[in-house]
Amino acid sequence: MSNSFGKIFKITTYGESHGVGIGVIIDGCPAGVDVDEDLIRVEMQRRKPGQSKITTQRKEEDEVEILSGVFEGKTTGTPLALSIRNQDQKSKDYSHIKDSYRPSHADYTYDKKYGVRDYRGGGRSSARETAARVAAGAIAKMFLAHYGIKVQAYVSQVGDFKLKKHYSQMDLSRAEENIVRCPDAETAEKMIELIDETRKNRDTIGGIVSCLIENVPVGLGEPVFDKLHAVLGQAMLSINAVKGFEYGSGFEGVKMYGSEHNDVFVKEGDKIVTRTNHSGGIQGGISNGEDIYMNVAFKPIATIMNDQESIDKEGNKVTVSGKGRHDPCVVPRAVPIVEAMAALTIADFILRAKTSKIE
Ligand SMILES: Cc1cc2nc3c(=O)[nH]c(=O)nc-3n(C[C@H](O)[C@H](O)[C@H](O)COP(=O)(O)O)c2cc1C
Ligand SMILES: C=C(O[C@@H]1CC(C(=O)O)=C[C@@H](OP(=O)(O)O)[C@H]1O)C(=O)O
Repeated sequence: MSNSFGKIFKITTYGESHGVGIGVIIDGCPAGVDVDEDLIRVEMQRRKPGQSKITTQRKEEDEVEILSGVFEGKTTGTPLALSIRNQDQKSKDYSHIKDSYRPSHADYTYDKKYGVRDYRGGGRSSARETAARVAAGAIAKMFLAHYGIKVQAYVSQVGDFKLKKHYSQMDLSRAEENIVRCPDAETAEKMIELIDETRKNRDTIGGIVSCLIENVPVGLGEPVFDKLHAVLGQAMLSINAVKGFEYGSGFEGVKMYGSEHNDVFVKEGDKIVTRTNHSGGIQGGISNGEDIYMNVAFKPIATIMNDQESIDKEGNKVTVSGKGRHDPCVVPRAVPIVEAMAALTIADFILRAKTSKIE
């Protein structure tokens, strides 16, 4: 039963959306990482439900309690346990779908796989679980800070509204200045309007979160199987509601000729760099020192407030409609989740790289 991620810097999450709480065990984090609890709080606030009019209205403070693995502000090299209490479950919103299946949520597959289904709030399949990933991601970011590595995600598309600028033409930190987390204020406004309109129509809409990882050393990733982009892809595709992943030139690259697409090597001081970066910072599964960038596509989420046709456990036709609090569009809250999964992946590969050759 796989509830874990990572090989050396490893996380295991636990908990259900309407249970007592959720949390994460981090195993393999080296001793001596400076832990800033305020930074954990900032990350949790960026993901928490109820943060604006364009997210689910469930109210969770998502305070993280560190139960182990940190002493006097530093990791001890032993497992960290981070715990988050659930506070605002409204399980009766799910009573009507106890025995029926929401189209495109995980109700049917969980029921068939386990035969036991915690239908309250989606149970383990709820994106509530991602709060634990963000808490662990905050620790991974603090580990990466010791290496000067920075991870920054932002919303680049909602429905048809798409950022037209390249990441290097924008100040990505400005994404945190608006509730949709898009670094371009004008595009952000259009995105917010579209999400709000969609919510009023009792529907949902999808979008794209883009992510940039800077200052990655050369040499992270394995030449076969655990290629860096393959594991990043797994990390991103393991997030609820993700339907697509691309890095570097991605799907657009197929339109180019090799002569345009190849990243020519040049010497800059005593460093070897590339003139362009269609490779997205990874060649042959191994980081080449350039920026790693990727796009993660999120579907319009399953629970819509309008009536939908479905079936119950016995196969009878039923009508289901969402009740309670749901996200009309997940991308504003998915930004810190994408960052967390990217940070966890890179942290793991930094540790793995230490075993690749004699220094
Ligand atoms: C940040 C975030 C918030 C989400 N909020 C909701 C929600 O309010 N309602 C819902 O039906 N699905 C929501 N989802 C998506 C479901 O968790 C997801 O669709 C479900 O687990 C089925 O998995 P799949 O879509 O990956 O197949 C959310 C996903 C993310 C990443
Ligand atoms: C609770 C969170 O988001 C939830 C994700 C979610 C889903 O189906 O994924 C469904 C909703 O659950 P509930 O009906 O229990 O409020 C969201 O609010 C969270 O992100 O912390």
